[in-house]
Amino acid sequence: MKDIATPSRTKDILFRHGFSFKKSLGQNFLIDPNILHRITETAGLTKETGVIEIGPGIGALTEHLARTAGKVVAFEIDQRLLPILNETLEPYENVKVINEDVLKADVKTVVEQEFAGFEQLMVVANLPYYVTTPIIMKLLEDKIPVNGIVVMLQKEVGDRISAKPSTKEYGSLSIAVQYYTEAELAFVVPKTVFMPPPNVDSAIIKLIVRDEPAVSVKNEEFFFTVTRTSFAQRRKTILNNLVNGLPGGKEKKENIYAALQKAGIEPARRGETLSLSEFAALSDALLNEGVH
Ligand SMILES: C[S@@+](CC[C@H](N)C(=O)[O-])C[C@H]1O[C@@H](n2cnc3c(N)ncnc32)[C@H](O)[C@@H]1O
Repeated sequence: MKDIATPSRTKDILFRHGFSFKKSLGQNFLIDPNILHRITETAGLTKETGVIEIGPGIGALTEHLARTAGKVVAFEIDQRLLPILNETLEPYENVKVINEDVLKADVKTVVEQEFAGFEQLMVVANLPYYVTTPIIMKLLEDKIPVNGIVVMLQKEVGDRISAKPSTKEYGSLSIAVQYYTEAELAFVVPKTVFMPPPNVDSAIIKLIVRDEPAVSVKNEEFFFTVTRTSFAQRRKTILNNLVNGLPGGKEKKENIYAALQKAGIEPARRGETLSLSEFAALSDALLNEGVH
């Protein structure tokens, strides 16, 4: 079967439907079957896998997903793409398109209704870059029961998500995502595989969702408050960031100092040097010292 994702076929489809790209919706469509093949391979799909796609566009990735997975449910915000998707995905009976903003959609209920009985559930997508982080955090924080997430995103965001401590990319996003998943930057993608080409470099990231979070903490919300606060000013010490950033921090400077000591963390260190387990020990120690 002829692929949608060739430059000439994509141009023809867009021209026939009088479609013009909306930059504000992050519309950069894939026009290289080779990359699509590598994405589905990275996701390790089988006919027992259910797939949630976010932003099918004209269906370039969707058809590769439909060929390799058991069922695909795709959320597309742009109503103008529906007649195109009707045409391009016509040969595939295992695809359902939902015309909704994925950030507003009740994804959990959709999963319950559409994927009962599937052994594995994956999110696979070429994400709209203006909402990359909110989409990934919604999937993780809402605890959508997926086994993994394989998505195209800005390389710079992929580097931050997969960063290790003591690197300039490591920050609260690395911690938030690595708390829930094992993150790996799978491969970098050239701008030439998109129509139109995006302004930034792209990459595919693979997130394997953990059965249990990477570390156990007494209070998840406070753990994330502590990590965000610790990176508020990267040049400052962890002690200064916590004193200036935590609610009531200035009055509780001594308790913060004691918590750092109890967690075995030198107060003069910078947030970017702390591992996930050190942040977990620190947030629990702060709670024990009455800082929260
Ligand atoms: C980067 S394009 C990917 C298109 C297609 N999957 C491909 O690879 O060629 C992103 C797609 O996400 C859609 N989109 C943008 N914001 C969205 C949102 N909040 N919810 C669902 N879809 C969205 C856009 O309309 C566009 O079709």
